[in-house]
Amino acid sequence: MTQPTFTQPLTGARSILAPVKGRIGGAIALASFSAITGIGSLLAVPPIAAELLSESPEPAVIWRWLVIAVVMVAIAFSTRSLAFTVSHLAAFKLEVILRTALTEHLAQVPLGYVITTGSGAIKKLVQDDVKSLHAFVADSTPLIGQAYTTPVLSLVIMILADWRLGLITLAVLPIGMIFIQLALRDYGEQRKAYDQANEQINGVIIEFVQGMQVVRTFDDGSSSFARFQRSLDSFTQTLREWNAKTQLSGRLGTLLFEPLPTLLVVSAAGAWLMMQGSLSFPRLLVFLLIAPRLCGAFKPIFTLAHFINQSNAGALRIGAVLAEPVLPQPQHPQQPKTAEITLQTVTFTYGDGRPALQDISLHMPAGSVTALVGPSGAGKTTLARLIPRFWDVDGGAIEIGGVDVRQMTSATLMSWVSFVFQDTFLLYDTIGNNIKLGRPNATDAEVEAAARAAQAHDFILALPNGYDTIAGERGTRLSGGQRQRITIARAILQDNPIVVLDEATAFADPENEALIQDAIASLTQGKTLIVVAHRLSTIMHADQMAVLDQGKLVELGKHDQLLQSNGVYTRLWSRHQQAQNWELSVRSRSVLAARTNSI
Ligand SMILES: Nc1ncnc2c1ncn2[C@@H]1O[C@H](COP(=O)(O)OP(=O)(O)OP(=O)(O)O)[C@@H](O)[C@H]1O
Repeated sequence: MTQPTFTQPLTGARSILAPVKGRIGGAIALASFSAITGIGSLLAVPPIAAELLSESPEPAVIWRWLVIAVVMVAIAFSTRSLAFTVSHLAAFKLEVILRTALTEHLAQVPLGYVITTGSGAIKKLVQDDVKSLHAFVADSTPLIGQAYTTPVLSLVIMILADWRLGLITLAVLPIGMIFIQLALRDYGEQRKAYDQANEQINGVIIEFVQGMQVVRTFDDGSSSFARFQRSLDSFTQTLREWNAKTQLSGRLGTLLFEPLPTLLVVSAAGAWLMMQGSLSFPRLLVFLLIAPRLCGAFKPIFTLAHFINQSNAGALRIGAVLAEPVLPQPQHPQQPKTAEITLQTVTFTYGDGRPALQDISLHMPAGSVTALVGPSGAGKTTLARLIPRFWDVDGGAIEIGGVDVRQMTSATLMSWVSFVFQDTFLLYDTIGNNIKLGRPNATDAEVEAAARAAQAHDFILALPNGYDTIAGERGTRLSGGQRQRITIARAILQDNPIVVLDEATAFADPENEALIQDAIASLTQGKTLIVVAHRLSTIMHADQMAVLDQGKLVELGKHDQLLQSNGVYTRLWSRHQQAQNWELSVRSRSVLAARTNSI
């Protein structure tokens, strides 16, 4: 596979395009050559006119110029199409290089970075930003060659043909430029306002669609629709203001870059000079043929500026991801001997500078169950994610079997720690292969045994193609609880000595919950288990509860001991019990209501 060759820090389109700069240069050179020969072919016309206007036209001379014109046109066309072939090849090569570099890099950065960035943003980067750079290289780079060569060459030719008429022709352009500049004044601010309004409207649309289920429960959608309407109004207002400011000058500017105004000026001034006897018709013909080219050549420059800005923004985003430091790998990797976990004065801070965990010291013996409990935002998930090295600690150390997790290769760590988180992920592949992800060389019998232990075998068999059913395909909608049991089966098959479990709360209908609890019991038997507990009743029998509050370990002990200490855990427990009572009373009320209705 092609290796990315970025030799400089990636600070924009120029550095991102560096690996294909040779091909881009080739495409630009070919397109410039095509522009030169295209203009050259036009220059064969005035000598033909001169010959035709002479007293005794020589057919041989006319034919010779005609042949030259045809050959030049043929060269112009073929080099132009060659330029596009080269630019498309460069674009494909760049796409492969960028996608490879991004996926290889994303596989090495801390998993936490990937989670925090979000799959939507990563998809946008790997798909859309790369695609927009592809489109820029493929379609715009030859135009750059053309857009700059044509005006320069046209100018030189016109000045050489007749400097007076050349200057008169040129006079139209600065006037057009002034109008364009007027239209573009405050472009940055206007663009920002437009982007903000656009972003707001996008957000509201997403909220409107995603939250429809919730919104409709509370109103008929009219209040969220009103929010959408307000954003739409503000968006149209921004557009209207922008348009009003730039409409006249923009139109006049672009009009002056149309061939017609220049042709009119050239014709009038040229006719006057001819009447003065200081300009020949063939020379005027040079202007009539070249001037429209000169004007037409400026237009793509304005469009190109927009493309360059857009691809530069995408390139900056790609560069920022590629500059993200990778998870350091040890020079002398070590293997842990036991599955005990020790946290030594662990401190960790997310990017915002506020410590999420402070000075946490905790020992989890091999084969024990430790429940991480605490109020929302206390740091439970963060702590659980530091064990499989989603991020590296900022202070202190996390050790498995006496070895700092930073001294293990990622492969070693992953062979010691399994994690089952709430946001389950299934590949677009068969259910069997999704389970096998835990151990790719497992036999079908082992996969089935894992699925049985995870309470997943029965519902898998009921699917249209059993274990060969593609997860996520139309018609195979798996419930959250079923998806979670598949990921538990995956972890059972992996059979790692340590399991980190973010207890599910989302799919807690009684039947699913009981099945998930059974599945978890099979997964965690004889393992060192760290469980992020949201429902205290499920982890009452844990060997130890580590109670976190505002990033600190405030209590440690068994359920009964902690209840006696009358601290944070006691408060959490009484709140949990209140919630359970409330849940019970709601359930019994709905059962009662159902019974009453059926009578
Ligand atoms: N990716 C992130 N970037 C920045 N801050 C984060 C990130 N994830 C969590 N935090 C912050 O770190 C703190 C601890 O969060 P964490 O999710 O670990 O708490 P928790 O105890 O698991 O909460 P919950 O029970 O609500 O899931 C919170 O203040 C949270 O806002």
